[in-house]
Amino acid sequence: MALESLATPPIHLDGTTLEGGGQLLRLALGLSSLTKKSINITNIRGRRHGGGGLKSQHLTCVQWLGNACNARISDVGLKSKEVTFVPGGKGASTTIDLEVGDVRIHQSTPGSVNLILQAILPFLLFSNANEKIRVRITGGTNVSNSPSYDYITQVLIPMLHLIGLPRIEAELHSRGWSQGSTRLGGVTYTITPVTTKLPAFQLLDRGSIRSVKATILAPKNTEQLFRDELNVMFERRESRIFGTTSIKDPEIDITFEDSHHDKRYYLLLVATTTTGIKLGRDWLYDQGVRAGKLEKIVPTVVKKVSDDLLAEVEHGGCVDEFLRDQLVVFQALAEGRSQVYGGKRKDVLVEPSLHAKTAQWVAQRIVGVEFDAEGGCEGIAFCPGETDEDGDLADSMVQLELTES
Ligand SMILES: Nc1ncnc2c1ncn2[C@@H]1O[C@H](COP(=O)(O)OP(=O)(O)OP(=O)(O)O)[C@@H](O)[C@H]1O
Repeated sequence: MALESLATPPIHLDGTTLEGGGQLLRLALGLSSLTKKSINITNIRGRRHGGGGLKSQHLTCVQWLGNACNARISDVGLKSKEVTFVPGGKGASTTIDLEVGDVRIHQSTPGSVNLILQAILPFLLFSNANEKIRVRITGGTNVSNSPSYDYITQVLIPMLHLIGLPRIEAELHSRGWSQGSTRLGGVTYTITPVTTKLPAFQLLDRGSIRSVKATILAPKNTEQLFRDELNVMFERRESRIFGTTSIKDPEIDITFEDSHHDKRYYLLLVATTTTGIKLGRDWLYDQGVRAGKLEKIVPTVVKKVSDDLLAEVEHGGCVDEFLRDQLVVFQALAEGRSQVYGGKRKDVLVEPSLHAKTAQWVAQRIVGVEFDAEGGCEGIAFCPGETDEDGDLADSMVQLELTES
């Protein structure tokens, strides 16, 4: 697509900025689809090894959101390093109405289901559809460096509900893995779109940790070892996790599911506080699994994940590192000043991660919001279905089904 043919030049985003990965692209597409501001992203995933460009998961997001908002999209394919995305204008032709309610997004590789959800969720929540939307996504449910299905259901979904969004329902059809032999899985998320602006939210009061849930997915013959290691860890670290005075008899819950593969080890620890906050840390083990080293894997996984959770607990903030970047888009869209306290280490505020800084930068570039050092931001009071300054949002919220073969 020739850029010269556009009446207003698109907002340019350099894909090497800050984290320079796929999240920059997903968030930019989501905000562009909602606000109908055209964007042009160059050097896509410019900070990633292997030359960057679109991988299958990212291309699926471009295509699906493009269809959903009737965007004109420059020629893109796998490995493309540039995209221009021009959301549809008033009267753009549409095929399937959002109210149909069923969306299927198929990937033929175990690209993360939940990174696709990350890209399309703001659009679906603020779509102005008046019925629930069921989104069935095929791909990986447990993929390294992305939110797992377990993190989404135990941390993201309850936290989105806590900030005032309708509860999302999740149904796991089967697990899809990036470890062991790669395997496709599937999840259906049922999303209830909001009907009004999202009021500003305050996540400032962490409260005390009242329970911790451990979710283990691993080969069946490691169950007892995992349970023993976790029990020892909880005993040793009880006072650091739960504090010494506040909570009597803290709850600890351990669940185990067979991962059906001797190379699939996953552990998620989620701490729940007295104010309903969820802090999660996990690891899908991604090191070598060799005979003679097997007995080291379980203690290594338990140590790493519990160290990471302790670090989240001890900063006293209301979000873990990952949730912080995933809430940025909702702060940007909310009405009024939303604050998210990220905690302190040695009396100094915990800096947002590079992913969180990237999300803040994208939101600033596309919708003009500014984040302060305390994690506060005055949102744009986005109203579902409301027209933007060009006057034509609602007309484009209709094309929904894209099934990649
Ligand atoms: N263990 C985890 N738990 C929860 N969320 C996670 C976890 N690891 C990564 N994430 C989230 O997944 C997203 C990853 O973004 P990133 O840009 O790295 O994505 P990507 O599409 O895999 O890109 P790339 O292949 O370019 O790295 C971020 O929003 C980050 O918070």
